[in-house]
Amino acid sequence: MYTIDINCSSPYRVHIGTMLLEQSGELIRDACKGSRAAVITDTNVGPLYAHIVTKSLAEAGYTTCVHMFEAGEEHKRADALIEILEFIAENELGRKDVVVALGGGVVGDVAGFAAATYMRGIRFAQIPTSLLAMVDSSVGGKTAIDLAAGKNLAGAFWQPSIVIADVGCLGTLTAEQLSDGCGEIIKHGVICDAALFCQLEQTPLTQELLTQNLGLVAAIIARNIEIKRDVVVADERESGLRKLLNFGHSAGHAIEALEAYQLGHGNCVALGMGIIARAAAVRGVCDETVPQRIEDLVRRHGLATSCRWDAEQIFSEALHDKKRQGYSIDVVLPHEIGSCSIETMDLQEFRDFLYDGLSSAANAPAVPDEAPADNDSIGGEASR
Ligand SMILES: NC(=O)c1ccc[n+]([C@@H]2O[C@H](COP(=O)([O-])OP(=O)(O)OC[C@H]3O[C@@H](n4cnc5c(N)ncnc54)[C@H](O)[C@@H]3O)[C@@H](O)[C@H]2O)c1
Ligand SMILES: O=C(O)C(=O)C[C@@H](O)[C@H](O)[C@H](O)COP(=O)(O)O
Ligand SMILES: [Zn+2]
Repeated sequence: MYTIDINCSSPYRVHIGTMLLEQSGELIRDACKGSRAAVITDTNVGPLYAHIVTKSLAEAGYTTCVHMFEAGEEHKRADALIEILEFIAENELGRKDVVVALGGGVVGDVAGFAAATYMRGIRFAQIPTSLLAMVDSSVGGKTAIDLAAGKNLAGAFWQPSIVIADVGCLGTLTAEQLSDGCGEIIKHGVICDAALFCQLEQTPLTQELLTQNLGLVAAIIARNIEIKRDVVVADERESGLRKLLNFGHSAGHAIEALEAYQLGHGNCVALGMGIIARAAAVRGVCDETVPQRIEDLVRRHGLATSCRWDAEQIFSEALHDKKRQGYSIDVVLPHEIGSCSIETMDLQEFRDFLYDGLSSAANAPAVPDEAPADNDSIGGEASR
């Protein structure tokens, strides 16, 4: 069991361990108070875990209600947000009550945005159930929905009051969903933790590791949350340092939109990191081994390393990026594994950069060399 305190403007604690869903009511009561709890989840996670969380909340004295929306990034939209807000209002949550986001990053982002706007902001608890949500999206307070123009274009900074990461939930992820979370873990390694990156090179985070050594997986999750904590506490509103967490995202978000949100966020970020690292090597910012090691590690985690979109298409989509300011854009460049910088480029330079990154990646294999053993979930059902 790990606890990590996030001492930002509105401090909270992250709990990482097993059998935490069963204790979630008590933990939420201590952190959030209130008397009503609205559990927001999706159609994959709700049937597996909502009953455990509502039972625990009821035992802790909460009146509960559950709202489930259709799973998938294509539902991280204004419709889902409004439905959640109407649901919370119908169930008469007041200013002291709590929204509980139970699911992956999509649920966390939309339910968090609903909590940020309902009655101008009420408390919310994050119960991340995907690897990606445990290592990244549940911590740091970015909430959002996608607009037609692009990813995460409407949202708010709104910190949760508690994060409860029950690693037992990872057992019902498919191999593909688990791999997707590894994209963000590899990102954390590249931006600031060479030791984490080397550890993954030696022992990839796969479904096999999950069944053989859940303790090691929990330790990796805790390390990732520490990395995110250090960045977020130093720069909560992304005026500088926090942009590092966006390594690979300008191209990644563009690819995600081009793929009509049918390719996972973590895989799109991995593709974005590969493109930027290749361009950085062409320009002499880093040596050739940096993109090679990133793409090898990405491939070993079952993620694709080449995309079907060209530089012009990615550039056009990336113009909606939040790090763009008029004719320039901030881009995170790797110098070596564990060290990156934030550079401001004019748009023409960024476009050339994408051309360099994609042309030097032209020979990369289209599919992972070592695909995960299968795409089924380990247990099929929650192992409780
Ligand atoms: N706010 C942030 O700081 C931040 C950071 C990173 C990513 N994100 C956002 O997070 C989203 C990606 O997160 P994600 O990969 O978790 O996506 P997701 O929420 O769509 O989850 C992926 C899939 O896994 C399913 N799932 C989740 N947990 C499960 C479990 N335990 N068992 C079975 N199925 C489960 C979901 O239903 C979904 O089908 C993107 O929208 C991305 O923009 C936000
Ligand atoms: O927490 C952050 O800051 C991040 O950038 C983490 C990213 O992994 C995440 O995908 C985030 O949602 C992207 O932020 P955005 O501001 O580019 O939408
Ligand atoms: Zn991300």
